[in-house]
Amino acid sequence: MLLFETVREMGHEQVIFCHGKNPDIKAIIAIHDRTLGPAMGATRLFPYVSEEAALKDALRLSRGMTYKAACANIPAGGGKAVIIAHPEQKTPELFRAYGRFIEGLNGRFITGQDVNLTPEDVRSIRKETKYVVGVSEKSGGPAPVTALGVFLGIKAAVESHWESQELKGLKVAIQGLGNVGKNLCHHLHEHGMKLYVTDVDTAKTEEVKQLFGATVVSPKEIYALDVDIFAPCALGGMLNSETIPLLKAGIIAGAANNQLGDEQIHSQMLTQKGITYCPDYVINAGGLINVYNEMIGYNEEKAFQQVHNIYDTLLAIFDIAKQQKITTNDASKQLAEDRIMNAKKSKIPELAA
Ligand SMILES: NC(=O)c1ccc[n+]([C@@H]2O[C@H](COP(=O)([O-])OP(=O)(O)OC[C@H]3O[C@@H](n4cnc5c(N)ncnc54)[C@H](O)[C@@H]3O)[C@@H](O)[C@H]2O)c1
Ligand SMILES: N[C@@H](Cc1c[nH]c2ccccc12)C(=O)O
Repeated sequence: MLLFETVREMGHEQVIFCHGKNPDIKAIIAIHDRTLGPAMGATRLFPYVSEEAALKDALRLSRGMTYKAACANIPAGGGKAVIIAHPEQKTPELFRAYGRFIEGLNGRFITGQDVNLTPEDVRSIRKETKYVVGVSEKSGGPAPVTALGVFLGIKAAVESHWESQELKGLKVAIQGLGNVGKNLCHHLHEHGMKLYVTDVDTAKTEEVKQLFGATVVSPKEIYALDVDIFAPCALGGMLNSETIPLLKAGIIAGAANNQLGDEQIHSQMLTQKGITYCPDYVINAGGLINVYNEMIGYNEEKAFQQVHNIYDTLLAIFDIAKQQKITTNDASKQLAEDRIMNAKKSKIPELAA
């Protein structure tokens, strides 16, 4: 990998490699862009197959956070951190050592809980640094708010795709019934939608079947179901050259980050199939909105309004895509980059020239 070339092309400001011998720690913190505010991004722990895979994940996820904040109109920049480890290697000392790296960045990067971290792990990080958000119980945690944002995104997509406001009776396939997926099922069920669900954890599928009368299918079957909406709420990269040809849904609207295997190739494939794709970092911004508001002093009304804006932002993105005949992925990128450029111009007037 041509390191500096990749980082320059993706627009990153700084990439930090953290290591230590005792405790043994390998972590990468990627700070993408701080034009709109401090870089925010949760920390993920994962047994990556290679250091290159870890770096790629950090780079792509951090850029996604910049776009997420910009599209949600949150004065924050984008960052992300990955710790290269197996969940079995987790110790409080590991997280405390990691916390000291975060503290050393003096607030340029603000983090919290992501894949394979528990609230307990985040509390260990917090012993060493104040730059941690999203662990307070006050606001109910980010996942329910993310799920609400995804539900509002589904409403916007239905309105744009079928010119209809009727949700009742629509069939939705939900992939992944974790913190967000399960909460999303609740909203969909409440609005009379029919649920088809999968998870690698059968206890979760059984629970959702009991709670909402969902039909359970295997992880392989979920793509080809004859449904109206496909909601990826598990891991990234699920929309790729193998899975897209199987899809029958008219809309893709889910919480997972980095849903597209390759942003350009696979967003084009979806457009060619006539599928309305809700860009992941636009529809899943509820969690960021929630932790940001918690950080500045939680105001329920303000946070609620910002989450509801996801609906209008998506309608605007669908319009831009239709008018300019571009993918929704490119339309959302354009919206985010315009907002960042405008902020840069107001800080450095020469840029406006
Ligand atoms: N939690 C948030 O507020 C938030 C915000 C924005 C984005 N996201 C993203 O949304 C996704 C879900 O987040 P979460 O907090 O619910 O995570 P989670 O870990 O609670 O849930 C993920 C679920 O997916 C399941 N899963 C994993 N691989 C699968 C597969 N191949 N097929 C089916 N199920 C599979 C897991 O068993 C788990 O139940 C993640 O990609 C996350 O990065 C979450
Ligand atoms: N992980 C969430 C947002 C989030 C949760 N906790 C955080 C702590 C800090 C920064 C962001 C977060 C996302 O991908 O959008």
